[in-house]
Amino acid sequence: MKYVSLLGATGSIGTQALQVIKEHPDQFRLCAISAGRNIDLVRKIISDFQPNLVAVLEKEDCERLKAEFPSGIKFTYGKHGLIEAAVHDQADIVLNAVMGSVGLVPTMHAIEAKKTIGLANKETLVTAGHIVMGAAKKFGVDILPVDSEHSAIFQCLQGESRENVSKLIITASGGSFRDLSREELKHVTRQQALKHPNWSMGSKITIDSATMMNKGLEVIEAHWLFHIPYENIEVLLHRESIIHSLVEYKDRSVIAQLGTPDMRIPIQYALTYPDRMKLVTKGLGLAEIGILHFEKMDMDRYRCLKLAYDAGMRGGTMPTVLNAANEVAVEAFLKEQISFLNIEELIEKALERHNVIDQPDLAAIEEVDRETRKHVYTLL
Ligand SMILES: NC(=O)C1=CN([C@@H]2O[C@H](COP(=O)(O)OP(=O)(O)OC[C@H]3O[C@@H](n4cnc5c(N)ncnc54)[C@H](OP(=O)(O)O)[C@@H]3O)[C@@H](O)[C@H]2O)C=CC1
Ligand SMILES: CC(=O)[C@@H](O)[C@H](O)COP(=O)(O)O
Ligand SMILES: [Mn+2]
Repeated sequence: MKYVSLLGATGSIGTQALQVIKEHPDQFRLCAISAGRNIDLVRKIISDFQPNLVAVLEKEDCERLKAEFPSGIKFTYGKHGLIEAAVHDQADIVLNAVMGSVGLVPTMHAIEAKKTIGLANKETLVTAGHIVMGAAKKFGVDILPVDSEHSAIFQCLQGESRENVSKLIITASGGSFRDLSREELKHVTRQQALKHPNWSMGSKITIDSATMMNKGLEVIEAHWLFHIPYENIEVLLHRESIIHSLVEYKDRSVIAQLGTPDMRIPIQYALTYPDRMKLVTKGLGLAEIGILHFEKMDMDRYRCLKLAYDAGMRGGTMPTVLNAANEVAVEAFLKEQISFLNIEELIEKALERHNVIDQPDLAAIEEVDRETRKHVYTLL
C-alpha cells in the first residue's frame, strides 16, 4: 500500500489524481490533503476518502470543517497547514498539485522529511530549481515529474545514460491563440483565452499556455529536472498534443512518448513508478488521427517563451522574477484588469529592472518573489 499526501486536491490535477487513487484502492490510500477555498469539494473528498489530515487556506473554513467532522481527522490551515500536509507521517509520496510558487516551501519540507515527490507544480522548480534539486540530492529523494512533457521525457530516459542525450524536444500545442497574429492578440478576451484546444486544465496554466509562458516554464523545469543545458532544449509546435515530448540521443536516434491527452496517465505513472498499472482510458488510435503536425517555434510571435529562455540562461533570481511577475499578470488578466498582451509587457518590465542575485538562498528567493509581486501590482 502506498500512502499519498495530495497538495491541491481540489484542482484539475488534484481531482484527476483522486480518480487514479479511487481506481486502485488496493494500491493507494489518501492520508492527507490540502486545498484552497473550494470547501464544498473538500467535504466531498473527506466523505469519499477519509484522509487523516486536511489543510485549507482560511482559518474560518478550518473551524467550520472541524465542527462538521468531529471524528479523528486533523484539520489545519494556512501556510503552516500546507507544510503539515507535506510532511505527514504516513505519506510515502507527496503529490504537489498546488498552483504557483506557494508550492515551494511545502516541497522543501517534504524533501527534508524524505518523502518522494510527485511534482505537477512546475513553478516550484522555475523559482528555485537549484535549491530544490540540491535538497533532493542531499536527502536522497526522487522528484518524479507529473507535467505531461516531463513525464514523457522521464519515460524516454528510462534505461539510458544522460551523457548520451544530445537534446530534449518539448512539444507545445500552441494554446488557444495559435492561429492568431500578434495584431489579433490585441483584442482577445479572457473567455477566448480559457478555451484550450486539447487539455482541460486550471485557469492559470490555460492562460500560460495561450501566452506560451507555460512552455517557457517547462523549459526551465526540464533544465533542472534532467540537468540539460538550455542550448540543448528545443520547443516544437505540435498541434495535436499526442507526442508529449522527445529525447534525441547522440547517435541521432529519437525516442518519443505518445498517448491521448489525459493527465491521469502521467499522474498514475508518478504514483506507480517504476511499475505501471492498468488505466481505464481511451487508447491511442493513430490510424484515426492519421496525420500529426510539427512546426518550428516562432520566438517573435511568442515573446514569453523568449523571456523565459533568457531568464533561465541568465539564472540566479531572474527565473524567480519571471515566475512571480507572470503569476501577478495572469491573475490580473483573469480579473480582466489588463489586456492579454499586457501580460508579457509586465513581465518584461519586471525583468528589466531586476538586479540579479546569483546563487540565491531560499530567503533571497522568497524576498525577490515578494518584492516582484509588490512592484508588478503597482504597474496594474
Ligand atoms: N491542469 C493540468 O492539466 C496541468 C497542471 N500542471 C501544473 O499543476 C499545478 C496545478 O495546476 P491545476 O491543477 O491546473 O490548477 P488548479 O487551479 O485547477 O488547482 C490548483 C490547486 O491549488 C490550490 N491552491 C491555489 N492557490 C492556493 C494557495 N495560495 N494556497 C494553497 N492552495 C492553493 C487550489 O485550491 P482551491 O481550488 O480549493 O482554491 C487547487 O486545489 C500548476 O503548477 C500547473 O502548472 C502541469 C501540467 C498539467
Ligand atoms: C497537460 C500539460 O502538461 C500542460 O502543461 C500542457 O502541456 C499545456 O499545453 P500547451 O502545450 O498548450 O502548453
Ligand atoms: Mn505540460
